[in-house]
Formats: sequence, structure tokens, C-alpha cells
Amino acid sequence: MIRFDSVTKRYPDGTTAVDDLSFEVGEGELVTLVGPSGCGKTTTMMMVNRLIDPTHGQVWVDGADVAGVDPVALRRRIGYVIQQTGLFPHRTVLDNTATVPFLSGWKKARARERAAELLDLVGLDPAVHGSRYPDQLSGGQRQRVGVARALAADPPVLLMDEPFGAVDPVVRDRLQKEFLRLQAGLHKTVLLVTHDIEEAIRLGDRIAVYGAGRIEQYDTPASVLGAPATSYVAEFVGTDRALKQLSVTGIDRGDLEHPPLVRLGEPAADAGRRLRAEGARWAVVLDEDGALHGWAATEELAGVPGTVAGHARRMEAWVPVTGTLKAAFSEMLKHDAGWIAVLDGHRFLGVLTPTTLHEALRRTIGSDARGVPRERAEVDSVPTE
Ligand SMILES: Nc1ncnc2c1ncn2[C@@H]1O[C@H](COP(=O)(O)OP(=O)(O)OP(=O)(O)O)[C@@H](O)[C@H]1O
Repeated sequence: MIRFDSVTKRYPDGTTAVDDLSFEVGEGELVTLVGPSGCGKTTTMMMVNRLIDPTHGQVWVDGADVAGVDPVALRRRIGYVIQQTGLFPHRTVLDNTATVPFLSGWKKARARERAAELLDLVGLDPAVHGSRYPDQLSGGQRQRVGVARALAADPPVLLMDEPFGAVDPVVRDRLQKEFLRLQAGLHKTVLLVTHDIEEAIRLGDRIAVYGAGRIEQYDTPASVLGAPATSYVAEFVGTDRALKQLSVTGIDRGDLEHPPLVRLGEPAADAGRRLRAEGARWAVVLDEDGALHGWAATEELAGVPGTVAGHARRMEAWVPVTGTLKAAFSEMLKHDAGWIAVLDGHRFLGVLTPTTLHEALRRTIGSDARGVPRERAEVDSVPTE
């Protein structure tokens, strides 16, 4: 969808901001450009919508060299979100959001209707916020309007330059989550500039790690963390890359342990005898449909009347098999549990323990790093009672 072909940008004062850059962003892909200040990220992005023209090389969008496309027409097909939102202070939030449809000649009523839908989509109530002016919103709300406005003409491509940079960490976290959810439904082709490696990892399907004017590594978050291509990248992603890896590494069925299982309706004494014979101190308890109920201690089952149901304890610490190691680890901490169940829908698959989590993490560092689709990452998994 977007392709850079040996692109160099040299500014008139001789600064080479981007040096012989080649990379491609697939349709529906979210690529984050990350690197220290001044390494050429913004210059790269601005060459996509022709706010800057390359000195050498070509930038292609949807099969066309942008050098031959009228910049105004090009920009209507490319949403642009910047940190300072660039909202018009004297226009209402609704009219700010409707800017591009207005410019594209839509009837006012239809453009406003569309703007209201988009405000709703980004979590703002058009009836409450639509008639306000930008300075009557919080920073986070202004960022949302910026995103809504960029989406207004339903562009296939979105450019986002530090879109969540101007808000505090709590709001940023929420906006990032909301944006991932939105993107999971919209599948825009997105280039997002950030200097924050955590943000790049969290949002990107792929990450381009910039050194001065060049991409040092272009790969999935799991691979950038698991196998940094150069010592520069290793240093940039940080010494705690193993911890960051937790949030991008999926649970592997091969990592699960399989403790003994007993059924709720089974006679307790039988279950106790069986577990003792196996040398097991406890067992996972499933209900009659094979869904997780909890656990039971061998010594509390052995020799007692009734069924397992009378002696089982509830256990709510679980994650879906589609979750991440981070989700698994945080559930374990939240429940202060020594193990958590891994479920496929309602079906019990096995458990993760601190030891198996550690092994899973070690496996991903340096070798077969495998990612988890963005929209699946960090799903809240434990239902409240
Ligand atoms: N108009 C200009 N004239 C001369 N040099 C420029 C111009 N714009 C940018 N530069 C230089 O080009 C280099 C790359 O700038 P760019 O804004 O692309 O970096 P960046 O990675 O986006 O940085 P930041 O994270 O600080 O925004 C820098 O050295 C910058 O000083």
C-alpha cells in the first residue's frame, strides 16, 4: 500500500534527514516508526502525503508514485493526525471533524451526520461534545477529535505523528487501547511515528527502528525484542526487553502443564484415592461440561463421603489461549495464584505456572519469537463474578 524505494531527503542546508530508505507497508498494516529525536521519522512520514518531496527515490501509495499525484487530492485520501491536533479553535468539534467532507463538497447536513458517527466511534458523545470548541475539551478528548477528523473521509491510509504524545500516561494508555480496538475493525494502513519504544511495540504489527536517517531493523515487535538485528537496536529496545517481550508473546499450547483432573460429580473418596496413587497433592476440578470449576486438595478428598463438589474450591484465575504471556503473568499476580488455567472458549486446556512462564519467555528471547495479533494482545480475561 505504501512503498519507499531508495528514498533520500536532503534539506537545503545539507542535512540528510533520510538516507536511501526502502521499505513497504502492506494494506491494513499498522507500522510504527520509532527512534530517537532527529532520526528522520517525521520527514519519512511527510513524504507520503507530499508535505515534503524526496531528493531522490520514489514513494508509492496504492500503486502510484506520489510525485505524479496532485497533493490536495492525495491528502484527501490520507488521514493525518498530529500531536498538536491542529484543530481549528473557532470551529465546533462537530465542524472540525467534518472538515474534509466539507472540503470534498459534501452537503453540510450529511457531513455533520458523518462527523457525529465518527465522534461516537472514538468515544465522544456528539450531543455533549459536538457543539463545544476545542479549548473546552481535555487533551485526551482533543486527541480523539484529531483521530475522528482524520477518519472522516474514510481514507485507506492514516499517518499519525506522535498522536498520543501530548497526554498523560494514563490517558495515553486508554487512547492506545481504544485505537487498537478501532483499528481491529477498520483495518486502515497506518504509519505511526513515536519515540516511545513501548508504544511502538504495543501498537505496531511491524516496527521500523530508526538510526540516523536509516532503518536499522524492520520486523514484528516479537522479533525486534527477541532478536535485535544490531547492537544499536538492542540498546534502543532496552535491557528490559525480556519484560517487554511478555506483552507481545502469545501462549503456546506446548508450554502448558497438565495437572490431574477430577470431575465435580465424582465420588470424593475415589478421586482422593486416584490422586494419592499418582502422588498428586491437588487436582484441577472441572464441571460436567468440561469447564473450569476450581481445584481440590488430595488430602481433603481422601476418605470423605459425598462428591468432589463438596470439597472443591473455586478458582477464577484464567486466561484465554489467545492471550499473551503478560496477561497470564498479571492474572497470576492479581489472584496471588501459583498457577492459572488456560482456556479455549470454556474448554480447559492446561495450566501455566511461574516455571512454565519463565521457560516460555526464555524460549522467545533470541530464537523462535512469535507474535500475537495486535487486537488479541492484552485482552482482559477474568470475568468479575
Ligand atoms: N526544514 C528542515 N531543514 C533542515 N533540516 C531539517 C528540516 N526539517 C528537519 N530537519 C532535520 O532533519 C533531521 C530529521 O528530522 P525529523 O523531523 O524527520 O526527525 P524525527 O525523527 O521526526 O525527530 P523528532 O522525533 O524529534 O520529531 C533532523 O536532523 C532535523 O534537524
